[in-house]
Amino acid sequence: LAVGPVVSPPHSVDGFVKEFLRELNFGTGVLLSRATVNDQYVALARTVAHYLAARWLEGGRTRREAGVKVVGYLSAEYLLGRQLGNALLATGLRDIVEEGLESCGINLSTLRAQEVEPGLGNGGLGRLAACFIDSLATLNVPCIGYGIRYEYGIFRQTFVDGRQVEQPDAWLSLGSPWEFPHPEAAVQVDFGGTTEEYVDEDGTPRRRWLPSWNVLGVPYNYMVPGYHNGRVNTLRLWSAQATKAFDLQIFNSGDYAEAVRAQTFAENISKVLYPEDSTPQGRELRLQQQYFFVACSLRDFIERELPADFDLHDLPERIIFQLNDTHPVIAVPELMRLLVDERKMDWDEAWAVTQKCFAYTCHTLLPEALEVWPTEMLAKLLPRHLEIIYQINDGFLREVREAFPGDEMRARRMSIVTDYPERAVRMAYLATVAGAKVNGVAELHSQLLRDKVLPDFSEYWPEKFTNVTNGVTPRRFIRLANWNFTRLINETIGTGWVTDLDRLAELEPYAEDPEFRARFRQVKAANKERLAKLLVARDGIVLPEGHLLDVMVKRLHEYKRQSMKLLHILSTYEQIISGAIDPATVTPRTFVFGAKAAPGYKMAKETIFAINAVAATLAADERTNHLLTVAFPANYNVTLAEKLIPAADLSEQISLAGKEASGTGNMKFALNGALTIGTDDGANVEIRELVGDDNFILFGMSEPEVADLQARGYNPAAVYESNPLLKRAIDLLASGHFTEGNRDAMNPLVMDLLYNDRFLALADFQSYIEAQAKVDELYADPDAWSRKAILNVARTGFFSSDRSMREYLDRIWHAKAL
Ligand SMILES: CCc1ccc([C@H](C)CC(=O)N[C@@H]2O[C@H](CO)[C@@H](O)[C@H](O)[C@H]2O)cc1
Repeated sequence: LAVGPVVSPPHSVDGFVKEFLRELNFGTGVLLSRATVNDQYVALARTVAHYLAARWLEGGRTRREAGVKVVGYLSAEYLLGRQLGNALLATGLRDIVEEGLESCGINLSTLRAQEVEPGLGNGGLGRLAACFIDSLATLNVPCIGYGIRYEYGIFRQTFVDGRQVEQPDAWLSLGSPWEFPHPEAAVQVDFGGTTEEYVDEDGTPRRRWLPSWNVLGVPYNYMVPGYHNGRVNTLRLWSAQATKAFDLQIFNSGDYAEAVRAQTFAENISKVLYPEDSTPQGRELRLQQQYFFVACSLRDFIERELPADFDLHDLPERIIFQLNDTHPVIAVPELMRLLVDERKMDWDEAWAVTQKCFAYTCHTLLPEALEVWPTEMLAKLLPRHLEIIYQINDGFLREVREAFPGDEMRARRMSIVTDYPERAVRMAYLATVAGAKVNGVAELHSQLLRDKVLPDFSEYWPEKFTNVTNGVTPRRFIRLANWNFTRLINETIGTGWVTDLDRLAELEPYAEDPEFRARFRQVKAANKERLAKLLVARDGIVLPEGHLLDVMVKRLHEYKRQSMKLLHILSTYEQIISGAIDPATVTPRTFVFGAKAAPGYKMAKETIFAINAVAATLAADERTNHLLTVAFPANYNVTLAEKLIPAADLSEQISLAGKEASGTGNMKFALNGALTIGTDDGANVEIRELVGDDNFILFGMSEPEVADLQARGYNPAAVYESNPLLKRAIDLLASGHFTEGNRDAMNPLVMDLLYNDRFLALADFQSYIEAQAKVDELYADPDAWSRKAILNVARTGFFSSDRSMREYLDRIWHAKAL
């Protein structure tokens, strides 16, 4: 039977309706008349997937046949957001589907609201991975994203008495119509055991691993559609299952729990995402997760994407694996094990291949976020990999000693294996030694990587270090999230910007056009109204009209300084209630927070409690609640970001200089016409350089000034004593005013600010509130404000993740579009 190419269903209302009803009846197995909203949503998702599947399958075939170089993106996190809207956008099916559903008496936006977003990430790193794979598909670059199909994603955040309470994220409970499981392609992953020397059939002494237990990795494929280009790449997420799910003998012996113990034990590996986004807990299960998805991915690519007779010496011509931070770095010894132990390749040849197959992106500057794994744990879980890491390190240190004879301190500093505070493997060092390239995610970050985090390595391999400033996908974060603005841009400069964001520059002249500025303000007002409707329905939060929307949304972390934002609010409030300032001179503001704290991060949770306590008090205070409102919708995620960002006037990017690697929220706000108040940190520096000092509200110490102050010694209590405004704000916080008179409730936060303040919030406070006064001044002239906001949009096309991908392709991956 000559089977031709797979064809997608007809792009017509009738064609769609036929496909949808067939899926509803035969796929979901319900009648239209009895279908629940979830039934309708699942059937719709499946139907849209059919339209994509044709290109997906054909794309996979051509990719394999063409033998082109593929980008393998290895990431422990993907913060994808809802899929339906993006799939409708990519396929151009939106209007057909809306009309088709209408004819069935179904409302498309009702079904879109039914989708649970896959929260398979913590924050910046996970969302960046999602933006990157979207851009690679839109740029027609063959890419496979590899990761973990966590059964439970990032926890659902609720507030109880103002305190964060985590709920499990059972995102799969209502079905998962976007995934395609392939149990037949399961991969066995080994763990534990020992290693031994042996002599193989041709008399060569070799080492081998004798693992003691194993699990199965089952791949679930997700489609990653390109925008209007017919390309559909693959995101392959691995789920752990027991090799031997059920032990009947044990069951028959009546020990039912024991009979399924292997199953539960195995499943634990992909059970839940670790909710930390900066301080690794060093749990063995986390290492199991990392090795699990890496081992599945490498074997999957080598055995299923390459011809059976492929010579692995040529592997670098077919794949480049990007290591998304240190989380997948165990892939380096795993590839060496596959090449040397299984494929009997010579060590040096295998090492040469390995060094061409990996590149490493670092996403942090916090020393505590750089993962190190105790050799004791590695010896227990991955004994052969530890041996290989030692051998890699020996070879590397031999080189270093030759290059710097007698400089034993340098060799000790650069060793992948450290003995202090315990014997452990520094994964960032392993990634740097093995990677063809090492990059930071913003100019300042990459410079600090060279100068402060990996100075010995950048001195030894200057050409290995580079920078690729982050970006965001304009499809989701402008075209999809901000339809009101999209329409205005399309009417003004056409639609080309969606895949060529530099074209936003064509908006520059319209910043001088009063009529365009007025329409821009209408767009912002409409987005605020839409947000207000959502927040009252979602959280019972009432957004006052006509307020400056001052938005700070990101993970809760002390270096991001949500506490300093709170001090600004407290200071303004204190001055009003104390009569220090005339309320009539105050710019009415609503401060919107969105932030999850890692469950074990105490000070972050104290800050959330403080923000909610202040919010409640301000809401009840007749003297101020028409002027100052604090809104803290719970469970900040991609879906809420899509509604919040287009409505914002002011974007808070106030981290301590030298701490935020890049930030990507900052880019999304600028591209949606918000002004940024920020420090010279991460990508803020590049945003300010592009939009111009007049259109960016800069404040605070620069990174060198921070380093200088820390070197000189910093005493936050002295700053508190010397700044009356700051003193009154902190005293009010400590007074019990926000906690029914309970003066102890705020102690942890107040004491930390006064006697620790690791991220210098008090030191930057004065500069910050002066900058905020400038914001009030600027906002007093809405037309001037709009002009600056429009210039921000026109000048930030650079921050497209398409541009980031082009840089990776040219300077790191040396791969190209099909
Ligand atoms: C092991 C615990 C852990 C988990 C996640 C991470 C991530 C690297 C943290 C993260 O998301 N970093 C953010 O990455 C973004 C994308 O590059 C940057 O824009 C942010 O500045 C950076 O904080 C570190 C440590």
